[in-house]
Amino acid sequence: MDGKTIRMSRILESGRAVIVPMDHGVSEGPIEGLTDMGRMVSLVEKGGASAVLLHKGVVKSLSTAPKCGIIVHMSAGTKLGMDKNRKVIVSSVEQAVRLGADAISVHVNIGGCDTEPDMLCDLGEIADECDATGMPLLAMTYARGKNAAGTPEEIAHVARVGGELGADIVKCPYTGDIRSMRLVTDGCPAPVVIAGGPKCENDYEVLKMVEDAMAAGAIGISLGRNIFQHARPDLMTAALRAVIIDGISAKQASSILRGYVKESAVGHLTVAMH
Ligand SMILES: CC(=O)[C@@H](O)[C@H](O)C[C@H](N)C(=O)O
Ligand SMILES: O=CC(=O)COP(=O)(O)O
Repeated sequence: MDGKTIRMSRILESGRAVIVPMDHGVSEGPIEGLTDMGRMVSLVEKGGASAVLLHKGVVKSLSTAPKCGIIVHMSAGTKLGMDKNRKVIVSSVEQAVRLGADAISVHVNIGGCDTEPDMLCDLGEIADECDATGMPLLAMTYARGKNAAGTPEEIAHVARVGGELGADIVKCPYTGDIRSMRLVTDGCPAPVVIAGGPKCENDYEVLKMVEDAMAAGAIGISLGRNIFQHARPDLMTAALRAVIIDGISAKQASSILRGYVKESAVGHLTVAMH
């Protein structure tokens, strides 16, 4: 077994991913849910997250080491910038190792940004460095920019780019239905996780989206706002985990959010099937 395989096992559970990204503070500022980062990390950990994804400064600021995996995000760009789709690299694999990272992530926007070639170049170089270091790499690949409409074909294309340039896991949005999502997972040489997008008022819709993504061959989620902006991030994480890892239906998992839960021996919340 090598270092990358060992680290990978720390961010996945049974080969599946319940990743909670909380890197939005750089692009968006201190948005709802991301003020007390230590509290949010412990809530999603309690709900059974397999990993949290954070910028280096947040990792440094934590007073308690997360028990779940840590993915250090290396890209930055802000909505206040000249081009909000431009991401630059703001850390290094070496720094991530110093911070105790189990994986790193890089965000690439493909679809008409002038600096797209630079972002592709960064992704390819960092993938090589990750291979040399035994560090798993998650690529967040988005079809964003003046040439991109976010169609399923574009999502499949940009996910493919992430896999071809060497990412170990590729993150992209859900395409909207199982058939078109299959194009993404079948067409990507790396396992795929889905992002969530803005907070949705209907929890069942989020759980159903994840159930369908799993049916389409995804290995899990990297879902941010629909978890950390939920009234109960711990229960939402537990419900998503039940769909992804325990394989229960979105409908059954909804019961977790209605309070049918118990504390499990391993410290996260599991479903009490009534
Ligand atoms: C706020 C968003 O639209 C998200 O999809 C972000 O782009 C996610 C991202 N990793 C970031 O904040 O940079
Ligand atoms: O880094 C951000 C993500 O991975 C996705 O976040 P979202 O809030 O689920 O879009």
